[in-house]
Amino acid sequence: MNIAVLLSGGVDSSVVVHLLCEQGYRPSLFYIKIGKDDADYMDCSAEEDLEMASAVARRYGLSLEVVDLHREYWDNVAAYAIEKVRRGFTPNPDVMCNKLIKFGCFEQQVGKDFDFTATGHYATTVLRNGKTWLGTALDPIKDQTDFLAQIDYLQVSKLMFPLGGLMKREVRDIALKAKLPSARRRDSQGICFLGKINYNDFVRRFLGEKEGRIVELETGKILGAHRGYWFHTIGQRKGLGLSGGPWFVVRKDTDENVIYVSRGYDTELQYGHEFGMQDFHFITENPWEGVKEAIPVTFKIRHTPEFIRGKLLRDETGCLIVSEEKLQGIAPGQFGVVYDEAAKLCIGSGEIRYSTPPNPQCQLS
Ligand SMILES: Nc1ncnc2c1ncn2[C@@H]1O[C@H](COP(=O)(O)OP(=O)(O)OP(=O)(O)O)[C@@H](O)[C@H]1O
Repeated sequence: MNIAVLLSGGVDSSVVVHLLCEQGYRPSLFYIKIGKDDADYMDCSAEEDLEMASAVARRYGLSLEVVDLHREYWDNVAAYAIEKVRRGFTPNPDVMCNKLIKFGCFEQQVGKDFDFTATGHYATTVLRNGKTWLGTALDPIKDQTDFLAQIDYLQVSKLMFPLGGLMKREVRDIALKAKLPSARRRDSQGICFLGKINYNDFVRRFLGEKEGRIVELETGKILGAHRGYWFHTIGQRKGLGLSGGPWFVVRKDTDENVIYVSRGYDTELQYGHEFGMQDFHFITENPWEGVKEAIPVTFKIRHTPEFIRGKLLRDETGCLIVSEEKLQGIAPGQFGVVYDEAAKLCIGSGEIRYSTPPNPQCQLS
């Protein structure tokens, strides 16, 4: 069996190489280069990543190839992220990077010549009714299926996630015992390149700064100033520079460049119970084809370990989730990721389109 491994130089994908070699495979290793060497918002971790990846390849006597997907990344993922931010939405570049780059362009250029592509993502593949489904990982804290929820059937059926049945500490133990060069490297924060750079610097470079007002939603009182609505996201608490909080961003007026905030953990204004999703995408297939009633599911609206219980409904405009508990910071642009009731299978995802927070008492100007 011909296996391509996506090797980042981090501990997870290094352990993937180790495990596959232990099982007798001789995978080919690929490092994807995305950043430009001279970009000022780059940090130097990419160089270190490649050095680590090379050390792992040497250690196992395997070939390592660098695949330059810089152009593809900027034309697709970065352009998508900037466009969403410009329109006041909260993009999810990690989701798009998986769909379009790691399992998109890479597959078209390289992966197509292999039987499987293996990565260090915390996820599983599950065979059910003769089809491959995306399954959640054993380690709920590390589960990354929400980042994979836009991949399609061809992609999921060619993927291998050798770490899906392991806890993160077990992975680290394996790396330490095997004395892998990357064994002590710290975990990366985001999956994709945009997660490794200073996000505000990146956004500033493309959208600049434009001062606007920060207004208390309930009273209309001006509390301070911000440097552009694109630096802020619904549900955000930190980085507002306001005293007497906690303050949360609950609404954005992109035409007027106004950020509306609300104070306190218990304010109803920062919560919603339902949200709609557009262009809902099923990874394998729609397991509820023909079902008219509300479907009990679990779901996530951001990268957290908890799966929230709710009901999935369909209407003429798309899918709607009604949650059993109140949801903080429903951010349009992010993905609503839907799982089966037992949170074992990741069924698919759709972009959050709107939320229905309670109406504020005051009239918004
Ligand atoms: N630059 C890259 N080149 C090749 N593969 C990559 C690259 N970045 C990430 N990957 C693949 O995507 C997987 C998930 O990426 P993520 O950034 O979440 O890393 P991680 O969970 O910290 O894993 P690792 O410890 O391997 O970096 C990695 O395990 C690896 O297989």
